Amino acid sequence: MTVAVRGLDVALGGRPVLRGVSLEVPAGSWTAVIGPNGAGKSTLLRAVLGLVPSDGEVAVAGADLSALKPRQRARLVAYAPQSPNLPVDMTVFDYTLLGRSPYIPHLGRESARDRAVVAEVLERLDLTDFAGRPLDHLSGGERQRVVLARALAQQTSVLLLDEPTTALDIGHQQQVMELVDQLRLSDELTVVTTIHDLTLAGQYADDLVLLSDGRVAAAGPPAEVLTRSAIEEHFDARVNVFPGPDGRPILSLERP
Ligand SMILES: Nc1ncnc2c1ncn2[C@@H]1O[C@H](COP(=O)(O)OP(=O)(O)OP(=O)(O)O)[C@@H](O)[C@H]1O
Repeated sequence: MTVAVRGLDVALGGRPVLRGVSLEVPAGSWTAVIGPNGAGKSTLLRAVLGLVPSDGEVAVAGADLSALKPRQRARLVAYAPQSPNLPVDMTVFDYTLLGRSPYIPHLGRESARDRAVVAEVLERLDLTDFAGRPLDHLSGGERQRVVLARALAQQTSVLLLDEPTTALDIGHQQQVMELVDQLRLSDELTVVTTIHDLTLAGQYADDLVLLSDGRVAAAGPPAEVLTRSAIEEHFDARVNVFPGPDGRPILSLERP
């Protein structure tokens, strides 16, 4: 399913946060939204979901998400927020099972299939051993994987991930990114993720969108967006950019 945003404006607290943002994410592709702190990346994901008021057009597979009922929307798009409010007493299994809510009838119970989907997602994210544990008995990285597990359990065609790897060690970063990539390829998932690790963004995404001060400053394949001059201009950072073995850019900080 294609995600299309055209001329999106968002104001929060009376201040413009997104200004004329447009992007198009073709079905089955992965776009990473990058940019400095406060650029508007999380707001963009929230606006796509219709969680913040906006002007402009947002369409997922041609549909306006804000016009859909939450249950219908949750069958189309899954969202893993950066810092969700977690019900601390809930177990990992039950929290992940919330991802199946759009498929469970009102006043009904989850089916054996719902439980099987949850068990499979937990297995793929290395969380099976934690299934019975309450959420406040987890480390930050374990909790982040559980938030992703809930989103994957929704089995939607579009996945919006807000900084899914910030708390993860390098092994779990690779595991999460590879898993999302596999799902993208096998199930034609459309993925939009915000991410601060620019090398990681460039390794996995088809396209990058660089947001700066609420506007799209650059967009396109990683090698076109991740240039030394763009990083200096928008992040105020001095970096060296090398082509990796597959031609995708690798960034390292330059010491003065
Ligand atoms: N409810 C709000 N009211 C007013 N301003 C807000 C509100 N929420 C966010 N902002 C502001 O909007 C801007 C964009 O915030 P957003 O969280 O989208 O940035 P971001 O690019 O995701 O940043 P980060 O990399 O730090 O996570 C920031 O300047 C932030 O202070």
